[in-house]
Amino acid sequence: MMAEFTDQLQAATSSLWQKSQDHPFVKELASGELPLKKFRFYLLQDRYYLDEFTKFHQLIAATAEDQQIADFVRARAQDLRDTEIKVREQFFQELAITSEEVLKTPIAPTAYAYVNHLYQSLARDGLGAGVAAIVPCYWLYQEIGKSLADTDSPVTYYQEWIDTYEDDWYQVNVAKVLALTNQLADQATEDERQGMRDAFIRSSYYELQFWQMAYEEEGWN
Ligand SMILES: Cc1ncc(C[n+]2csc(CCO)c2C)c(N)n1
Repeated sequence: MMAEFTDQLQAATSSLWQKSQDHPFVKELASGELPLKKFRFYLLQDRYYLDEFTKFHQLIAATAEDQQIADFVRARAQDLRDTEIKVREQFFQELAITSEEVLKTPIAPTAYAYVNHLYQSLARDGLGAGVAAIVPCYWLYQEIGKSLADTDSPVTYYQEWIDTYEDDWYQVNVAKVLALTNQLADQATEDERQGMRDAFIRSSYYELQFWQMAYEEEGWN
């Protein structure tokens, strides 16, 4: 049997993914050495990312002609609001991140570019590419969650972050997102499959850059 499309995607990005796993931001989350200031920076930028990521699900759903696909993607957007975004609201309270601080925080270049890339993938290369663009977000965090499963970060906030990606419901959703990606790849032309690969690789690159952005507290200077 031929390897599934998502296996090919994973093979194509293994070194980028390894660099995310090995990034000092991730390592120091686990060890507890990450300065809280950098974690706050990550949360503030990720708030923008998650908002847009949720809206992007709605846009994919509106684009999909297949009702089952539309319903599935809408359900993932609802999950996001019920889980990921809720957990973040809790973090914001715990770390005393006020709505004022949120408002005055400029979107950093990498967060901006990653979000633009999502919209661009869908607009230029279609539904398959739009879906392929969201996959690394689900899948890479699952992999990082797995590799940190035995970690007990001495910083409670960091351990709470790690725990977000170990939940069972989350594992089930990742499997469904991968199944959808393979389904779309099966129905796609070779050009469309190339668009899907490009979108996946670019998102994997931006996932890596997202850690770096937070680690260096990236600005526009
Ligand atoms: C830059 C960035 N990439 C991935 C995630 C993780 N994530 C965001 S939404 C979602 C799906 C369901 O929770 C997952 C796994 C993040 N937070 N920020």
